[in-house]
Amino acid sequence: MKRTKAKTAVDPCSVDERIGTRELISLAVAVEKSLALAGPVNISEVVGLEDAIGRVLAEDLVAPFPLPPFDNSAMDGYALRAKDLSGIGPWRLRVTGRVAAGDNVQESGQVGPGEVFRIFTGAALPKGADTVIMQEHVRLNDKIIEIDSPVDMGNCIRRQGEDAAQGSLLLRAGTLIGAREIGAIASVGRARIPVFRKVRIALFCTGSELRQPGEDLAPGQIYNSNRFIMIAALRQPWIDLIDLGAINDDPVQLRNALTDIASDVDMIVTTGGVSVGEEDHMVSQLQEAGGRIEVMKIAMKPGKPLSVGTLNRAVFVGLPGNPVAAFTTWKLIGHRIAEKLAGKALADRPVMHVEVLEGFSRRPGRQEFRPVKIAGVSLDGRPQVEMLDQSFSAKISLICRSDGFAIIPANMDQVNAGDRLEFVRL
Ligand SMILES: Nc1nc2c(c(=O)[nH]1)N[C@H]1C(S)=C(S)[C@@H](COP(=O)(O)OP(=O)(O)OC[C@H]3O[C@@H](n4cnc5c(N)ncnc54)[C@H](O)[C@@H]3O)O[C@H]1N2
Ligand code: MOO
Repeated sequence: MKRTKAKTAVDPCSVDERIGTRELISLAVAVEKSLALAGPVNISEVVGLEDAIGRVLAEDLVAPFPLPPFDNSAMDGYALRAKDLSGIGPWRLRVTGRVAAGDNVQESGQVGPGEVFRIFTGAALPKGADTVIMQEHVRLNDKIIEIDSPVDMGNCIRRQGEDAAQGSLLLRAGTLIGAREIGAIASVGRARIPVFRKVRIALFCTGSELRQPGEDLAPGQIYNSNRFIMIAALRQPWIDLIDLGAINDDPVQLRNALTDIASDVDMIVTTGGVSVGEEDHMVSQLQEAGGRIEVMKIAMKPGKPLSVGTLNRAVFVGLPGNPVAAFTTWKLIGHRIAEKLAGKALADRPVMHVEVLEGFSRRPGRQEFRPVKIAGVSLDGRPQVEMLDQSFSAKISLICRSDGFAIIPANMDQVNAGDRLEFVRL
C-alpha cells in the first residue's frame, strides 16, 4: 500500500501528553465509571399510545395472540384448492363466492371442488381453500377463471403466527419506542402501555462572555451556541429538560445554581468552566456544594477536561466549553449516561471503518475523534476520508462540514494514507 509522508506538523496548541500522561484515564474507563454513577429511574407510568412515542418501554411486550391472527391472503386474486390444479392444464374453475378484508369467513361458505372464491389482500382464507392465485395469473370469463400454470399449495397465503407466535417476545423493556415499535404495540391491540418516567435534566452554560442570539455583542463577547447545541440534543420525548440559560463565571452564582436545582433533577449538564484557568469554577463549585467528581482528565481529544460526578442524587456532567468538544463529549459519554438513567437498554454501535486518504503526524497520548469528510470510495468499497483540521474543538463550521469522526488510537503518532480507522457517523 502506498504510504505518504506526514502532511501536517503537530498542532502547536495540543497538550503534550508526555507531561503528565499518567494522570489521564482512557475514554473506556471514563465511560465505565460514569455509567456506574447512573442508576435507572425505574419508575413507570402508563400512557396512551400517542404519548408513548419516543418514550422508553418499561416492561416486556409479549404477543397475546398470534400475528397475523388468522391465515389471510397476501394478494388480490382467487382462493382455491391446490388439488384442483393437478394433472395437465389449463384448468377452468368456477367463481362461487367473494371475501374481502374484514369479512367473517365463518359466514362466507365453503370453497368446494372445482370452485374458487374471489379474494382481496388481507381477507381471511375461506373454508375449503388452501391456496391463492394472483388475479394477473388468470383469465376471467363470465364467472369462470382459466389458469395455465399450476401454483404451489399455500401460495400467496400469510399464515397465522408467521410474524410472531402467541406468547413470543415482541419488544424488550428498555426499548426506545419509535415508529416501528409503536406499530408493534398497536398491532396487538394495546391502547395504553407502561413507560419509564422522563429523566429530568437541568442544563446551564457558563461563561461571562456569552450573549443570547438576538442580543448585541460588546467587544470580547460571543453568542451562546452551546445552549442550542444542547437543547437540540436534549429535546427528546424521554427527557424533561430544565433549561437554566447562561450563568457568569462567578463562583457564588454557579454554586447557587447547582444547589438550587440538584434535589429536583436526575442529571445536571453544564458547559464550560471545567479546565484549569482561574475563571474555570465548575469543578470547585460542585465540590463546594457538596458534590463529588469521579471522572476527569480523559485521554481523549476533544474532551480532556470533561468532568463527571454526583451532587445529591443527581449525576453531574460538566462538558467542556469549546462547542465541538461539548457536542462530541455529549455524544460519547453524556448521552449514554442519560440513556442509562432513562432505563434504555444500551446497544453496542456497529463498528464501521474508513480509509485515510492523506497521511499526517500527530502528538500521541489522547484517543482522538477527528472530524472527517467522506471524499471517495476505495476499490473494495470502503469510504475514504479527508481529515479536517487537527485543531477543531472550537470550530463549529468545521463540524457542520464533516460526515463523522475518525477515531485515532491514543498511541498513534503517524497516520498513513491507506490506514483504516474506526468511524462514528454524525
Ligand atoms: N492551560 C490549559 N488550557 C486549556 C486546557 C488545558 O489542558 N490546559 N484545555 C483546553 C481544552 S482541551 C478545552 S476543551 C478548553 C475547555 O475549557 P472550559 O471547559 O473551561 O471552557 P471555557 O474556558 O469556559 O471555554 C472554552 C472556550 O469555549 C467558548 N465557550 C464557552 N462556552 C460557550 C458557549 N456556551 N457557546 C459558545 N462558546 C463557548 C469560550 O468562549 C472559550 O473560547 O480549555 C482549554 N484550555
Ligand atoms: O480537547 Mo478540548 O476538549 O480543546 O476540545
